[in-house]
Amino acid sequence: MITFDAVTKRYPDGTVAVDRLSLEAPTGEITVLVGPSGCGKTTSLRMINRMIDASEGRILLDGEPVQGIDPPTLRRGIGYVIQQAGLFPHRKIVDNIATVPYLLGWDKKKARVRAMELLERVGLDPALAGRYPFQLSGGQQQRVGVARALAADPPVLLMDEPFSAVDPIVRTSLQDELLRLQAELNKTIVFVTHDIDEAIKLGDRVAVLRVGGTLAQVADPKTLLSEPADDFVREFLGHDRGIRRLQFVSTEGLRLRTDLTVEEGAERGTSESWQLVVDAEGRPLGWASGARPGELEPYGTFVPGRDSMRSALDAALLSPSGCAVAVDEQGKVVGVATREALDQALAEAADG
Ligand SMILES: Nc1ncnc2c1ncn2[C@@H]1O[C@H](COP(=O)(O)OP(=O)(O)OP(=O)(O)O)[C@@H](O)[C@H]1O
Repeated sequence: MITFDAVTKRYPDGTVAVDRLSLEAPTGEITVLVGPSGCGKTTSLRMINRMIDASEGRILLDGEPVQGIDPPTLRRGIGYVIQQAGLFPHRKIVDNIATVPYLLGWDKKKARVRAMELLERVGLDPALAGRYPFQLSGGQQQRVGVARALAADPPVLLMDEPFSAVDPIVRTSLQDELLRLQAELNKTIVFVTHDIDEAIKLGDRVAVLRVGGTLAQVADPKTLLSEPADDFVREFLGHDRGIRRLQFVSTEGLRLRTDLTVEEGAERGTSESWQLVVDAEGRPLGWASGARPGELEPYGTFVPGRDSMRSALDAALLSPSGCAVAVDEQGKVVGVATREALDQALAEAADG
């Protein structure tokens, strides 16, 4: 666990970048530092591996003050990933990833085997190993940056806006990849971002900092969205806080109707109400209404229990029927959540 104990950083020109910060980043979890530009996120992160030294207070790594550990020893156990990956331009990808193992004096062959293993682990084609960084896309370079930080299997990973230089689609896939990796690796990760959506998606805990380097609130994402500590946090979370909260509301108990589906080719009747047409395997084909015979209208799906109420609501909004189609992991229909059922679940979520 990483502990900030009343840590202050005052730069030589008098700027107080971090002001009596007390915070814990528990072992095996992702702690996100988020806040507006200049609130001291990077400074806080760099004090952990002593790229910057604290002016006052202590930072403890599993109870031991980092100030007492010499920086090379300290950094051996701490991977560091930065924006735009920061790869060495004249080294091949495989050698970039093996940087730390080489520094640690690993046998060259062993280091390269490890690098190849990591290349695959972060979702990259092993054929990229012999290329140079400029021959990779921004997203690929960022993955290499993550692989490089993981090379010596450090228990701690510091990530400073690692995904902010790539486009939103690549960014989403990098975030998903990080969560997948973390589920396997259980590193202690401190992640800096200015993007609250990224913080909420990735963080087990989210620390919101304000300019002047003080802590506004630290909480799990769900609590942050439902109980912002003050106006600053509320404003920082943005206006669609209510909708985003729904991503933490389960669809487990959502009432589903099974009498609204009809197999393709079966008699549909002329009723004006909506019926969901499914194929012989039970997969959805579209919504049909007696008012528009022969036409199939779009639908949206969610997997009950796995997907959140936000997904269920989104699925309902995608369809003119206003109902969300519940499917299993194989995409077969298990039922339909009507507006009434969704309303009831939303009312319960608002109460709870
Ligand atoms: N070497 C330095 N000397 C003086 N002031 C500095 C120095 N480095 C950073 N600062 C100041 O400290 C404050 C915090 O900077 P820091 O880079 O930690 O913020 P940040 O939250 O990471 O910002 P951003 O999101 O813009 O990267 C800012 O006011 C910055 O101008």
